[in-house]
Amino acid sequence: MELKVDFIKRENEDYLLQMLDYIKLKLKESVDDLPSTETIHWADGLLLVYSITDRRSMSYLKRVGTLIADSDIPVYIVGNKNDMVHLREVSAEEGAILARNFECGFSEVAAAEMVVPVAVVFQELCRAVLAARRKSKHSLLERMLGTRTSNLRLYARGKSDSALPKD
Ligand SMILES: Nc1nc2c(ncn2[C@@H]2O[C@H](COP(=O)(O)OP(=O)(O)OP(=O)(O)O)[C@@H](O)[C@H]2O)c(=O)[nH]1
Repeated sequence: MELKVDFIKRENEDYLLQMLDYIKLKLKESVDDLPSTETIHWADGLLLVYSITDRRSMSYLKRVGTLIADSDIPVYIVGNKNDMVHLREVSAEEGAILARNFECGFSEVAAAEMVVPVAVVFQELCRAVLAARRKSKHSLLERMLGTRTSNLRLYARGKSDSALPKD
């Protein structure tokens, strides 16, 4: 009887360990998955965040970079956890070089410590998004409808309108 119980326990243990391996694999997959083209085109701007204590997160960002290299989507790069410099695996210079390649803003922050630098990052990205929109003259509505300004006939008050009766 004791043997049987032991056998069942072991069998369950194996099963649990297999499940754990499977969960780890799935988690790794989802962490390493690159964003879909659909997601990239949906976004108005991209905030690319890596951890200065995790080289893998920087490698991931570089792979994302190849995906968005041809798009003109506004980007901002953030190196997080700069309160943990003793565990640093990515230099600030490497982050800055990546930002230069993207021609975008870059800063290191400690999201867990100070909120203001994080707010500034979002502000900067919003600025870049607005500037890009002004440049391309695509409104958010147009992007949602999948239309372009050139296809829409907007009414603009002309000079001759002032000569017309008010009502
Ligand atoms: N020391 C430090 N820890 C941080 C900082 N930002 C986040 N963390 C910690 O990092 C861990 C992951 O943070 P999350 O908010 O879960 O971030 P996430 O992007 O979902 O991270 P992952 O779960 O690793 O993919 C948590 O334990 C946070 O407390 C930071 O600036 N400094």
